[in-house]
Amino acid sequence: MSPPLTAAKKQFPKGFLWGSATAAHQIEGSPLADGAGPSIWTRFAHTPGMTLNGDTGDVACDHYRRWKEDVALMRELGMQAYRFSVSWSRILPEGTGRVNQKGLDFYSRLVDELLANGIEPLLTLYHWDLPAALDDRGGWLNRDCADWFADYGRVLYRALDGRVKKWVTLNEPWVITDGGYLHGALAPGHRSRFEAPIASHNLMRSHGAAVQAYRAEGRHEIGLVVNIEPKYAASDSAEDQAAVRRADAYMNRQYLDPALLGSYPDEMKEIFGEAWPDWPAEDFDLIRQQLDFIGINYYTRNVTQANDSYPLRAGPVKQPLGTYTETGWEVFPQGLTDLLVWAKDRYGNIPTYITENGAAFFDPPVADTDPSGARRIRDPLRIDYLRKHLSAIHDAIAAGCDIRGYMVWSLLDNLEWSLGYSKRFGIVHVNYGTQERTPKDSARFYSKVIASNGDAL
Ligand SMILES: OC[C@H]1NNC[C@@H](O)[C@@H]1O
Ligand SMILES: [Ca+2]
Repeated sequence: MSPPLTAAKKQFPKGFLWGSATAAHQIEGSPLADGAGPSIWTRFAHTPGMTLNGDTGDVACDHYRRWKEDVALMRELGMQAYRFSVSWSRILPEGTGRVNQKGLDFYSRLVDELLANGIEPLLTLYHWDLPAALDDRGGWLNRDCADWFADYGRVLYRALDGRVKKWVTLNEPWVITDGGYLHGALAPGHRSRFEAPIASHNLMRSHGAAVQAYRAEGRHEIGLVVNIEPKYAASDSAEDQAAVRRADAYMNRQYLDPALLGSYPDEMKEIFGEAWPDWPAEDFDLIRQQLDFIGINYYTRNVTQANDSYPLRAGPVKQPLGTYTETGWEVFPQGLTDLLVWAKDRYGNIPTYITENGAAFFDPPVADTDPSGARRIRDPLRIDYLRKHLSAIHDAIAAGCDIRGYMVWSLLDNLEWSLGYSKRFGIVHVNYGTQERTPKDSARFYSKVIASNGDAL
């Protein structure tokens, strides 16, 4: 349980961990440098028509070369932590077998620089960039992926555990599956209701195998990061109630239930019908592993109604009085409080980090200068978004939720996958032409929140 909160202001618990989040393919660039192998995203983005404007991760924020200045920027902003991901194919260019020491060295240097600047690393093993060589062997559709993933994790545990004390196996298995295997908007771009359950189940088996490997090697903490989108019925009709249950099962319970409770929601069979296999019982002994924490990524909610969409037969209803971000997501802070209380009640108040939260708004494309001559990028909508969602977390903590930290998405404007560079989530602006970083007003706001442990809200 978190220590009691002072009612006075928005004081967060002592020791609350304030940081930011990024992901390898979205910021690093140099995807094939120093012996790295291609990933499914280098392949997908170079396939004509797959990304907006044909944008690729070839340069991105050039973080692979500017990592030292970016850590200095985190230090200047007063960050206490930094959540990042490792690109599997830098470590194992063919996905298994030979280790690429130069790839390992990049992350080892990054971790040392973070620690030297008093910033705690949170390392995500997999944030969507599967080695292309493994996709050629079936990728997440091949049950061997659990061994491939555990072997990859083991290489990193042996190299970094102790300097890294908070590990994450997967980022958002729902997005990987729904985007990469059902609807095809994300790499590897498959569209199959038969493949999606298999990929999803194998992702969770791989999660379990990586946690088991960590328990044999590691001496610190490991968890799973999921994106949760609370579903609210558009009406109290029986159809809409049933639609909400399916949507909630498909996006929210499909991952935490097997990981923490050892079984899938019943609605999965209803959703996928003949395409939902009868899984071997022993798979759940692998999937369900003791976790030290979970990470929740929150962006928005869905008001959900029954429709003839496939295979869910449920979909979102636009809210006429709602405020929407550039990615078309409703700004709904209450949804964060609601889902955190829901997760506490359903999964037994497991220590929880908000491992992503943020918004893409249209920011002024260039900085102006204030009377002091300081360059500014004014992003009041993002400040409002962050203020409201941090307050929503404070409410959840007051309701008894064991929330340990918050990683804003994102430190930098970066590659928003198939949407290319068109959506800016950063609290720091990136000029992709010059690679110049400019903290936005939201970064200055966030620095004050961190320094006051929430009081500045
Ligand atoms: O869409 C914003 C973010 N959502 N979670 C996963 C990240 O990779 C995305 O950029
Ligand atoms: Ca998402």
